[in-house]
Amino acid sequence: MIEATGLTKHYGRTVAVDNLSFTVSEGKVTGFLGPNGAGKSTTMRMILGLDRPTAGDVRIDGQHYWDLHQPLRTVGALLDAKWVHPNRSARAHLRWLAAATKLPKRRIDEVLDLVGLTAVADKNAGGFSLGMSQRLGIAAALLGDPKVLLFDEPVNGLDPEGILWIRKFMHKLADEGRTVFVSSHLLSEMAQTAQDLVVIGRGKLIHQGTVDEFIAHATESTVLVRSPELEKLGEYLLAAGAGISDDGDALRVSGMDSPAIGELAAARQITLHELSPQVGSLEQAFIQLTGDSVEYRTVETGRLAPDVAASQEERA
Ligand SMILES: Nc1ncnc2c1ncn2[C@@H]1O[C@H](COP(=O)(O)OP(=O)(O)OP(=O)(O)O)[C@@H](O)[C@H]1O
Repeated sequence: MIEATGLTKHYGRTVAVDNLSFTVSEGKVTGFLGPNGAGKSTTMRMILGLDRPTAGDVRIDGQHYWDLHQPLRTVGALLDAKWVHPNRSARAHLRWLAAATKLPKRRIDEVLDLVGLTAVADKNAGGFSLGMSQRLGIAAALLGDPKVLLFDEPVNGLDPEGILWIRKFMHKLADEGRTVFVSSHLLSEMAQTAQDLVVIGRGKLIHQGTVDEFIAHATESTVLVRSPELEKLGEYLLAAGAGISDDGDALRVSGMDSPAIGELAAARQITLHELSPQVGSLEQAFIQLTGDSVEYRTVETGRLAPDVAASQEERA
């Protein structure tokens, strides 16, 4: 289990991680989702004791990384797959790592087998494809048979086959009861890989919960409305608490569904020419959610009803 409490990291004036609290449970794949620059790598480095928090705290199974007796037996990480010496074979790399960290040699063949690299174990890692390098990085992370695993953007640049392999492998690790924490900037990828999500934007927590909850939240729909009395209708909608934005000769309405808009128009005897629910793309909605973690809806609607703003702030 990983527990972060009020975790904060400043680099000069840059607030990379801002008062972040979350929990990552064992037996599941938890996605760590946020756009580029959101603070994912910084958070992972703090979990691994590679960066000291400016404030707050993060613990692995109740302990700080630097207090762990044998860290690699507790937590394994894949941060950058390409750091292997290019003239070293996969086996030699793992042998060197095992010796440096006092892990048993017999584990080398086991992890090579686990990640499917046995056949190429004596070839120079410099000639490995990105997918093979990722496998070698995962083998290294597994050397100490740790209960907690961290992967930073493991599928970046991989072909579909490589992505599928990593996804299945993570599920296997989680099924063994391990804590698997994996970062990505792609919601579509995480939606297929993770059961739980920790979503951040600009270093702040936006959401912690199941993938389904987040997707329902992220794809919250708007309704496109056309009417010959658009201005009048807009005023009534705003008064009723909806958010509206101009969309050419139509209005885009948020915070109110089609039946409610139709009934409001009927009650005011306003003619409607169109009333169509719109569901945004998952990635678009995600970028919108994370781009501005508190007032993102004001960007879209221009005006935002106070109760909608309050509920969004609560959720953010
Ligand atoms: N060592 C550093 N010195 C100064 N600023 C840094 C340092 N490391 C990260 N930052 C800044 O902190 C913010 C968060 O960066 P971080 O790399 O943690 O984000 P990320 O979510 O992992 O993004 P990416 O996916 O692009 O790596 C960014 O604004 C980044 O420029």
